[in-house]
Amino acid sequence: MVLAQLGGSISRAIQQMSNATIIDEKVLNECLNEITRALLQSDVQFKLVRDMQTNIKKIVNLDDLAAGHNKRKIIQQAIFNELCTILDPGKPSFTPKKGKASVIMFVGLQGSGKTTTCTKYAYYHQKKGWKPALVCADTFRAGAFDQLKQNATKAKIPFYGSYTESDPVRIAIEGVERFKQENCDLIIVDTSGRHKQEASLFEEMRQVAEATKPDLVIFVMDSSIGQAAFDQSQAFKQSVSVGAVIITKMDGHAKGGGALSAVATTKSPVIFIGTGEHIDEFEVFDVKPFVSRLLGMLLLFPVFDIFESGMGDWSGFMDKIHEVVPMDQQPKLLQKLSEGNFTLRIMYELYQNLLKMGPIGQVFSMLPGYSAELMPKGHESQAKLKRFTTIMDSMTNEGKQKMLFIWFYLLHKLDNSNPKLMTESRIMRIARGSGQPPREVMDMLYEYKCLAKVFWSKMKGLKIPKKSEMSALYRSMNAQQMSKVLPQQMLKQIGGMGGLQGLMKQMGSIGGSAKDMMGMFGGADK
Ligand SMILES: Nc1nc2c(ncn2[C@@H]2O[C@H](COP(=O)(O)OP(=O)(O)OP(=O)(O)O)[C@@H](O)[C@H]2O)c(=O)[nH]1
Repeated sequence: MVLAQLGGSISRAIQQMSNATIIDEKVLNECLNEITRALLQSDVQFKLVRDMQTNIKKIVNLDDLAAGHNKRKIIQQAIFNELCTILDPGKPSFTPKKGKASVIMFVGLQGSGKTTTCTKYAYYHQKKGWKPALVCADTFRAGAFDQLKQNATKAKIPFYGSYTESDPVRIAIEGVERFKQENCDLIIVDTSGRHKQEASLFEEMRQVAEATKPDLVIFVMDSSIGQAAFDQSQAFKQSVSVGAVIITKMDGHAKGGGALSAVATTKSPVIFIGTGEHIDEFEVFDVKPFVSRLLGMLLLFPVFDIFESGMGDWSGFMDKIHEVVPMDQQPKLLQKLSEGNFTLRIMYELYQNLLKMGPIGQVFSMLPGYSAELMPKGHESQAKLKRFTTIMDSMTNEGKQKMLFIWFYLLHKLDNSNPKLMTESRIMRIARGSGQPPREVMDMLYEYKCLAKVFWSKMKGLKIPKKSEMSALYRSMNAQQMSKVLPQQMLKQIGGMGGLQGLMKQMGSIGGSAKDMMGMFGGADK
């Protein structure tokens, strides 16, 4: 996975720093130098790396941090924030509205994956009920129109192009006009790939933009772009008003740092990433979960991701719930969350579900876009999860509620600046009860705090899906998803994946659904 090596090097540097008995200026500098080296080796632009180092040093002023502050966490958080800042310019991109015609123009270097990505983008929206259409304004590359036509036909997306017309501006205007008349709400214009030196092609791109007045220009960038990233992306930015970035080929093994530099140059948010050649190997990009995964920081990524994907994308959220939480527990969990009850107990139950699903590495690998390389310390994560649940086991219900109160208090009133409130005796008691060192208890609470914070900002007031929506969810399950929620014993009984697929086919032909099947086995929510 792209950037995996960088993520690994940074997490190792943080880990080494954490192992030091005292965190002083020397230890911090060593850690930052290590991170700098890793970023430069991954092709991140020098200026960006230098700025990042300066910013972290500004934020983490060791002299000003009173004893009792968790310096390790503060440094880790500063590094995390800086990486997020590189990837997130802080302004959202234009968001098209369903039912209202928007023109989206794709630009990028030759071979960056524009044509493939145009179709992926159209297909992604089509699945969500949009009416997309594709216009091939690439008259430069022989075969470009054929490629787009082939992709579009496969995905049943209307397209427009010409074998004879050589003027891309004319094709773009005609295509956009036609699809506006046909009430398409997402008109995607694919353009020729170009290189910084090709002035005439840049002029042509500018003219296409001028003629079609796109609502959004998406810069498509290959993640293996390397050191050339800065100059190339700047050339595009200067010619057209780039509003968003899609990074392709994230499934490869490129160093990927160039992509970070290019994002910083265009000052536009990354909205999707391409994770393979296939039409559905395409993911919405969220900065925080991505950087968390990169650094292996939140070992509870799936849980965190549930909350991160929260309000904005209901279907994404449901998918995640679906993957992590057993089917019969889903309605109860959603009910609790919608009431604003993100308790330690809920966190506990989520952890237990994760543990039941097998080795953490495998659980993670089920998640879209996740690469096992990102979790080199899978066993450690598993062990940590177990320790956390043991700690929570040693709390009484009352204790869990009290803990909850204290943490919300800290979160909202004091912003975690008064460690005295989190009484030492309470932590010591829990540590003794669970047989874990007090630091482990603090870590667990920190994890909880992160989740609760995201929860409060995103999940409160969540609309619970109606029964009919839940049924639709069950119906939409495929055999692979179903195999994850069925008990292993049962899966064996029906002949493994092959048997399950056959059974689901049969159920489908008689109008049955995954929900009916769960009902048949006595496991579904009815
Ligand atoms: N592995 C992988 N391959 C990809 C991805 N996106 C695109 N590709 C491949 O990259 C190659 C180039 O993709 P195209 O879509 O033709 O690129 P383009 O930017 O339209 O090319 P030009 O029109 O010449 O500029 C093709 O072989 C694609 O299958 C991705 O996310 N992962």
